[in-house]
Amino acid sequence: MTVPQVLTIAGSDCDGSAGAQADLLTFFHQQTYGLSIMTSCVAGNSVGIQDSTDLPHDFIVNEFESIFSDFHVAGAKTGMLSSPDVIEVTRYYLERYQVKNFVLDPVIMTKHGAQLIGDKAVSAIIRKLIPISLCITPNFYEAQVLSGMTIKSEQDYYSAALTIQSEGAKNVLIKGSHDDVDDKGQITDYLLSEDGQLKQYKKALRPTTHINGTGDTLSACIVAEIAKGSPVATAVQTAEDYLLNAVTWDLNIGSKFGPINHWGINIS
Ligand SMILES: Nc1ncnc2c1ncn2[C@@H]1O[C@H](COP(=O)(O)OP(=O)(O)O)[C@@H](O)[C@H]1O
Ligand SMILES: Cc1ncc(COP(=O)(O)O)c(N)n1
Repeated sequence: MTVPQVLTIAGSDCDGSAGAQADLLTFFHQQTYGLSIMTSCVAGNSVGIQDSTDLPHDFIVNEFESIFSDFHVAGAKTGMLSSPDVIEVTRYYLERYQVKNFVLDPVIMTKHGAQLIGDKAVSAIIRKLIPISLCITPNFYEAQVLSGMTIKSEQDYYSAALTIQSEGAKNVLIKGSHDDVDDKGQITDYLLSEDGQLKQYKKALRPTTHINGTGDTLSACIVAEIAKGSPVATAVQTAEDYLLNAVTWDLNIGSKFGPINHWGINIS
């Protein structure tokens, strides 16, 4: 039996809710085989982050060698890459092994607007990774950083996506602000496709604190679906449905901001 092999290059989150752990759960659920290159390790839980450490550069290079010397990588995504060096080495291997199905989750700002990585890493993401990405998935805050624009209206989402596309990303999915809830209680994600079409994905904003790993999971589901052969817009729709169900059926895990439910879509 052959299944697509999909790679995440990301940080480890020891509570299993986000980072590479969320990606691997998603790859498994979407019936792809998950490979993972760890870049850093976070000691954290549903309450917050207690400690974190970056893995040594030589070790990360060895991880890339181990993966690419043996496996056929049908798609790859990145998560938290905290240094220009790790961004550089990621670019090198994705280019050398011609990984075309590359989904860039630019983990720069938390969903609450706090910056997670330094300015040099941000500029390395723009210079090295955006130009080779098939799809980039910034949240509302990251879209503003990457476009240098303030987003206040639907037209602004479109203009920011166009700017990010001009930096080299083929498809740009901006995850809309959770404050922009429409009169039906829905939030919107905006996809600017390679052909210039703008598509909106709307879903109910669920009143839950179990939201750790939402961004990781969305991008992991997109790359898994693309690796299976879906066009980008279809892969995004599958990921949107996965997410809506993952935040609808809360798991009673963690005392504050808990994990999402990767089986949620099987319940509905
Ligand atoms: N409470 C929620 N209700 C419905 N969808 C949500 C909720 N929280 C996150 N999502 C969805 O999860 C996906 C990830 O978005 P977001 O949480 O904004 O990203 P990030 O984790 O990168 O900040 C988006 O499609 C967003 O709409
Ligand atoms: C190691 C690591 N990488 C990424 C995230 C982002 O999580 P989210 O998907 O909730 O934005 C995280 N919390 N931890």
